[in-house]
Amino acid sequence: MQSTSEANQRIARIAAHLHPPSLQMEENSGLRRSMCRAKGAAPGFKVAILGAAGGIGQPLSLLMKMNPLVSVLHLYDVVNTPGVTADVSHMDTGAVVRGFLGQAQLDDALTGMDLVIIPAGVPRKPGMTRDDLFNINAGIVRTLCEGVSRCCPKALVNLISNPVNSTVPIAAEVFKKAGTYDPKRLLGVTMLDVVRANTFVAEVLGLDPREVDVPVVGGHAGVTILPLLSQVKPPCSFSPEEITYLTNRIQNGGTEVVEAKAGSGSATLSMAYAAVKFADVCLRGLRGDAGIIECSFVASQVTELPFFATKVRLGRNGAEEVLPLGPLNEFERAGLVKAKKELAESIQKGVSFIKK
Ligand SMILES: NC(=O)c1ccc[n+]([C@@H]2O[C@H](COP(=O)([O-])OP(=O)(O)OC[C@H]3O[C@@H](n4cnc5c(N)ncnc54)[C@H](O)[C@@H]3O)[C@@H](O)[C@H]2O)c1
Ligand SMILES: O=C(O)C[C@H](O)C(=O)O
Repeated sequence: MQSTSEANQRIARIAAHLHPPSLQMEENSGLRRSMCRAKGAAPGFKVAILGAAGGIGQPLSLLMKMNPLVSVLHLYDVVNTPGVTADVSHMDTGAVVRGFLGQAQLDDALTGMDLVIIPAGVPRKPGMTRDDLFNINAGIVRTLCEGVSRCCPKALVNLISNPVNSTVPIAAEVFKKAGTYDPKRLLGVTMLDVVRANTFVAEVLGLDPREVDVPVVGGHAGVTILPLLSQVKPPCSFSPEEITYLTNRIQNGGTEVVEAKAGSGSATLSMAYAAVKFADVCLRGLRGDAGIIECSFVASQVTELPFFATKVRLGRNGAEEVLPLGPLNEFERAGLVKAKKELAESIQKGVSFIKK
């Protein structure tokens, strides 16, 4: 008769054969996952988070595990994914969670994904601009996007890593080089600017922020963040002082958090909230829901620049329509000129990083 330890060894050998190495970290001692009666993931979307162990990545993983549209959640990072995966996987929500650690497991993390969310990379410290992150984050984004091209070229990509104004053009060039570029599927995440704008405008107007909708266009850094206060819903008017206050506060919201965190990083919790809000509209678009509109930094013909953030209509293929700016007042037209000047340089810097 077979001893218990022989039987366990046999089960372990079978499990190792059935699962690629990246999945073995979900196998604990005792009753193995492969022996459980679960039939696999329920219908839904497969989502990967790259940079899942970071300040944004951890709460983002938690919130995506709660999203009923997600059936499979892959958590990838170069450190600490076993712990984050074990922790998040105990939540009694539908998504099946799998962890992947280090570059050798990047391809397993990405294969078959419908949506890839990328918050990997270093954050700012006080005194830094987002562009100061370029030297480190550009290479990280390139490597991860090469993985997307290899393993899930049809996936939507939500790019969070800063400087977004340059990392989105970097991703586009990587995809072009690999022959997999679909401009509709690459979306720079500027949702936090909208979330902040809704909050600050609601404070000024004495409204519930959930009732407020502020379009924020341009890009995601300083003067490139251009709130269109003339297009706020519900329709309202502001004094010149309110316009100056709100525009400055929205443009400097990131710096406000960086300074308050005093060296320990930048926005993580509000960013995870914003990232999930944006991922959710992308998934609802993929599902075929109609009339889904959000702001995002995408390939665009709205201005002469190749990338620009405006409202986009999300559908089964990603950003299916890039909506026009709408009527701007004089203050916003002046802001647009400044935004475009800085954006043009940041975009070019990203493109040259891959083309050089
Ligand atoms: N778009 C936005 O609105 C917005 C808002 C906030 C922060 N950010 C940016 O998001 C990025 C992450 O911020 P954070 O606070 O989570 O930083 P963090 O340092 O806490 O986490 C980053 C994570 O990325 C991981 N990482 C590093 N290199 C990697 C690689 N090659 N592959 C996979 N993972 C890798 C790290 O191990 C870490 O876990 C920063 O660039 C930050 O500026 C953007
Ligand atoms: O400000 C930062 O560096 C992080 C992020 O871009 C933000 O807007 O909070």
